[in-house]
Amino acid sequence: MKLLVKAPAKINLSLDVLHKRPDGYHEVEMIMTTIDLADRLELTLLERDEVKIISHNRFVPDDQRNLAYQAARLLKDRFSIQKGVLITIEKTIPVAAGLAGGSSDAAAALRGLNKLWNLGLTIHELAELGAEIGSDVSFCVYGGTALAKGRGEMITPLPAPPTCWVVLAKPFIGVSTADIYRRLEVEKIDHPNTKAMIQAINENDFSKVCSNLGNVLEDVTLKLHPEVAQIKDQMKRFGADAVLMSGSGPTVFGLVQHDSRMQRVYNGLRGFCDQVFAVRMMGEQHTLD
Ligand SMILES: C[C@](O)(CO)[C@H](O)COP(=O)(O)OP(=O)(O)OC[C@H]1O[C@@H](n2ccc(N)nc2=O)[C@H](O)[C@@H]1O
Ligand SMILES: Nc1ncnc2c1ncn2[C@@H]1O[C@H](COP(=O)(O)OP(=O)(O)OP(=O)(O)O)[C@@H](O)[C@H]1O
Repeated sequence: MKLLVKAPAKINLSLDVLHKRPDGYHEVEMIMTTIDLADRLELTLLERDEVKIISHNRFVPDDQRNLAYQAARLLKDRFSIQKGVLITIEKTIPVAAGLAGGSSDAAAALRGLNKLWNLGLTIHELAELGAEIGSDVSFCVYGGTALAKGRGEMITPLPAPPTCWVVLAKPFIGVSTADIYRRLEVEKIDHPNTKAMIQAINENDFSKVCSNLGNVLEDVTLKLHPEVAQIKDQMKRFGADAVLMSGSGPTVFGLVQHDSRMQRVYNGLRGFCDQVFAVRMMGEQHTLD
């Protein structure tokens, strides 16, 4: 038996850090949304007790470091599953890019294995398990648009943001999320207005979404990698309506409402960056069918 599962990337429309917690994590308030740029996972049921990963991507580990592997192991251990799975990952989301590629693969594995192994778990139970793998995994289990609190695992769904193009540009560098959080000076943060962003989404107001984009990790990554600031400038110059770095970076995204302008931004960035994509946001949350 085989199953195909889609694992979409996310962007952070807003990312605020409230304080550093005693457990070393940061208390966050983030608004995230899934976009139409996705990895694809093929899950093949194995009768023997084994989890195997194939990825064909030299940046993606094919052992216990892979987050999809960890998702399968977690379910096997927690529910004493004797069967196994071969997970083949067709990677499209850039790696270590701030787009939650690994987290989304883990979330897709949780959703898919729930079906493949007939576990009968609810989406909320899967999201709770996801939090044990990584802070972004719970959001990725649900997908859609949401406010994420805690260390990222407390999810409140929001409506889909106004329709627009998302142009993504990733420079030729990878970034370590742990390193960026470590360098953040919490007492110097200029906080984004999360409430205003939620209001903008609820009112379906594109220009208000644009004016309330904000990410407190952006300055940290920009200082380390000036090429990220250059990409931001380029995007603005080519006519993006608003521009922000996603997550801990280094990917920069531009929101663009009009088709012709999207083409201009996309063409302008190609050749200048490692990878460039023009995609739509995906409003819908995942369902378990
Ligand atoms: C930057 C974001 O991607 C924005 O969506 C997330 O906040 C990070 O999510 P993630 O990559 O799933 O994070 P995890 O794998 O749980 O943590 C990686 C490292 O980032 C730091 N980390 C992460 C989340 C958080 N709220 N505070 C932190 O300080 C911790 O040092 C942790 O060891
Ligand atoms: N399935 C996977 N896909 C990609 N990377 C993975 C995967 N599993 C583990 N990794 C490891 O995780 C590291 C970070 O990759 P990932 O693409 O998830 O980062 P990211 O997009 O910055 O994540 P986030 O936005 O959640 O911080 C990679 O360097 C890789 O070694």
